[in-house]
Amino acid sequence: MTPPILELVAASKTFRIRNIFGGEKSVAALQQVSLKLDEGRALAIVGESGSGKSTLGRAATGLFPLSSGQVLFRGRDIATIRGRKARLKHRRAVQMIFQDPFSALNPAHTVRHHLERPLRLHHGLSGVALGERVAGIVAEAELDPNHTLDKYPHELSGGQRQRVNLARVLAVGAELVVADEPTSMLDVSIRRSMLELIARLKTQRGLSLLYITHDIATAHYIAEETAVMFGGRIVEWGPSREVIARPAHPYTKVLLSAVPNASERLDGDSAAAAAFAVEVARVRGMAKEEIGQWTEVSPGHYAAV
Ligand SMILES: Nc1ncnc2c1ncn2[C@@H]1O[C@H](COP(=O)(O)OP(=O)(O)OP(=O)(O)O)[C@@H](O)[C@H]1O
Repeated sequence: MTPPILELVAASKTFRIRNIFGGEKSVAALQQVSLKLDEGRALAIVGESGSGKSTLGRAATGLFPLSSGQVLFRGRDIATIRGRKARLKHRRAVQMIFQDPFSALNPAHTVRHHLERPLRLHHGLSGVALGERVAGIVAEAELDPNHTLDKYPHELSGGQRQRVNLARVLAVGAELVVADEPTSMLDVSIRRSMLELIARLKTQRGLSLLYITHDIATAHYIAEETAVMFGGRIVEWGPSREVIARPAHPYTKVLLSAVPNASERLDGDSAAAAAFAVEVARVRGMAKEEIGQWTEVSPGHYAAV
């Protein structure tokens, strides 16, 4: 049987933070998280700010060592990947897209450079073949080559920059993409089209996606399945539409009920954010120290209740 493209086995990460008086505090950002993602599928990781979503995403790419547990890529523990060649191969196969579309682009280089470089280095392309591949990738990312290829990142809109990031990920030859809030810094008017583009690329390219978002209500645009994070743990998991329609964990219910406007961030100053904070505090008060018993509430839909 083919192993999942990504598997986390009881993954935990504790950060130690030093305060200005020299004291130390531990933050358990990820606690015993286990999950599986099959090739060509997408899993949304949803939760409020600070619930551990980004830590999970970064752990999945191997950006830092875990405190305990394992991350397996195609069945292999990524902590055991040795040698420059093997490490580079893994780094190419697993790519991140960040919230800030500027962060992964080099301001000193044009879009053409960003796309040609990986195609030259990793795929050995040059000349006509290189030009054709760049044109193909630009078209896939729905960018107008005449108005983007010779531009620098600062000359593009936020939406165009995020499309360039997507195109770069395609040029590198990613197999698993960890997209960390890829639309939250974009104009509300273009978020939907960006999500649709990611969903389309996933289908056409057979990409596997870990889609990190605070926005539980729109996770189903991209992800067949949704996992809900609360306090560094996964508390509910199932088919995205099922989790939205029949949330079982108290935290998932709060997350859904407190989002009248699905595109709103829950850590802002709005009335919805304030209401959410009150409700979350209530749930947190109810939450037991230890995670509840995992229950299959409907086929394939599990909750720690
Ligand atoms: N490098 C780090 N050093 C210390 N603490 C960290 C680090 N990264 C994350 N944390 C802490 O771990 C917890 C989880 O953070 P994380 O960024 O994973 O949450 P998140 O759900 O992605 O939130 P956001 O949506 O705000 O990014 C937080 O308490 C955060 O302060």
